[in-house]
Amino acid sequence: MELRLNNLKKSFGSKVVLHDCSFVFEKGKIYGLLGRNGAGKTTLFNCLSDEIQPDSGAAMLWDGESEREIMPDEIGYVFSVPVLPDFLTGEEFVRFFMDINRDRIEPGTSAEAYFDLVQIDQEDRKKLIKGYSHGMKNKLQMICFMISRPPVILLDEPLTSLDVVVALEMKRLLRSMQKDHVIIFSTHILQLATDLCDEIVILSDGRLRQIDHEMLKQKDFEEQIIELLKDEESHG
Ligand SMILES: Nc1ncnc2c1ncn2[C@@H]1O[C@H](COP(=O)(O)OP(=O)(O)OP(=O)(O)O)[C@@H](O)[C@H]1O
Repeated sequence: MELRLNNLKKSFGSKVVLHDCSFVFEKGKIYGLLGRNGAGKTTLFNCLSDEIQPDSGAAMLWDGESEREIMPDEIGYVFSVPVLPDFLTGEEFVRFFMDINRDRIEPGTSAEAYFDLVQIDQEDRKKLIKGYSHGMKNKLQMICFMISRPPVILLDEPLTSLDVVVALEMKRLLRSMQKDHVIIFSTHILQLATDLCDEIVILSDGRLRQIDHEMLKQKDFEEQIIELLKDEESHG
């Protein structure tokens, strides 16, 4: 399976944000999306997840035989600030989410098994989501994707505000899920991208380009990436 972006373009008024984004993301890989403030990372995610309409171009899903436009429910989007129903307990929410996705989950899978996987403890499962920390809300969103299993998972700056332990747990979770999904996450932290991601993709001048693996092996790769990111300023 591949997510194929074909000539995506998006402008706001006279500001061209996505110039001509074409790229192929493969299943089984975690992609780190790097770009400077205002480069258009969130705009790209919003176009993919149907939050906003691109001006032209399309996001397609290739299943190995044919290509078709991706449907909104095939994209899981983890917002930097998670959006969840505050008035339910974690357990109520997960049971509800399992119920509406009952045709997608393996029979016999329990809500407890999901909580165990993401390490939300017994006591917290019974608390209102309103009282959950940011990291716990992120974990709940990950449970949603384990249940609904969208082929593409987008994470907008997911780990930046998590403590070291939760960030490590989330990394472990992403690694355990990666083989069945295309996972793309945006980050400003170069170290995180090189540490967790299989590929690094740069968004600058409204275009996407993949960083060559050879470059990542070079001693001065950080400087090279910074130069590539700076390019936007000199051209844009
Ligand atoms: N709804 C909108 N209306 C007008 N301009 C917008 C809108 N959404 C985004 N923009 C502009 O598009 C550009 C890209 O913004 P976007 O939020 O996608 O960048 P980003 O790479 O996610 O930035 P950051 O890393 O700072 O979060 C910015 O100049 C922003 O002001």
